[in-house]
Amino acid sequence: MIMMDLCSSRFYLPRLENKGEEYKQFQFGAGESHFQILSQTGRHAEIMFRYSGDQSIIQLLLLTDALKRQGAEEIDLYIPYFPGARQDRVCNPGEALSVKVYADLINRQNFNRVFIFDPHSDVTTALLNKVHVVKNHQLIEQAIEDIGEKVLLISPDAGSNKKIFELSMQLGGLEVIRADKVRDVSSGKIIDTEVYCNDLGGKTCVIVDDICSGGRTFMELAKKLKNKNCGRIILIVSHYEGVAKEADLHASGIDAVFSTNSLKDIASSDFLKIKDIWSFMPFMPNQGVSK
Ligand SMILES: O=P(O)(O)OC[C@H]1O[C@@H](O)[C@H](O)[C@@H]1O
Repeated sequence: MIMMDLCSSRFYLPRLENKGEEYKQFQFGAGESHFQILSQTGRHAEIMFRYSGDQSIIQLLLLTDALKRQGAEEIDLYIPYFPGARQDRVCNPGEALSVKVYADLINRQNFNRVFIFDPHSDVTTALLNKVHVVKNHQLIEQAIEDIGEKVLLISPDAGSNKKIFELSMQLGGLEVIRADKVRDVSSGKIIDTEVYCNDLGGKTCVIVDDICSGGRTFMELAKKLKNKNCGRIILIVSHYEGVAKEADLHASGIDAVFSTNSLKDIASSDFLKIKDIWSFMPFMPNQGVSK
């Protein structure tokens, strides 16, 4: 008779605030990380990993190694923000292809499945083995429900068009307005933003993108949308670095931002509404409890 091993261990890295001691980690004086799991784990394990700088990657590798040494045969990795996803091509001579370096490291661990959330481009998906892409649809749907009005979807650049048209279909055919960044080809800097619509008719505009970093893309776009008679402007991004100043985003005309804590815990405010990334990842419900 074949016995099904339903016993599963789930580890959050970094640890969830309300979780007890499942593992010990510290750094030695020279800077190396140390990792120790504190009790026996199952054959199947899940790692819920939020990237928080390259040191956190080493911690992930150490946890993976520790799990394998305890007999874990199937390890699922949930890594909603995939590091290097935006560095998906070599733009200038001498640059590294960062996303491939991170993907190669992850592939070498032989994870059973790797779940990522709304990656910047298909390059990440192509490079990773056994990858499952979780789309941003549920996040956008929830945010639009919270907004509670009829909205226009704004695609901020050519790279977003494919994803946003699919999203629109999923949401029952919401109207999409395309925009584009105009760049100085020699420096790569954004010098202008085009919105392909003359009159937005006072409607609420929802800009959808994968990430907000410095926020320049969205501040420039918001100003242009204002000039084209938009109503409220809402920005929804899957990943939020927390680098852009909320005051600057607001001053540009953006009324609210929705995002997740895929990178770090950020407090929600009236302006910035952060949703829990784990609520969008497809867990097996019977595998929730550690050990
Ligand atoms: O304008 P910031 O926020 O710095 O950068 C975010 C933009 O840069 C792109 O890679 C992202 O897809 C997004 O469009």
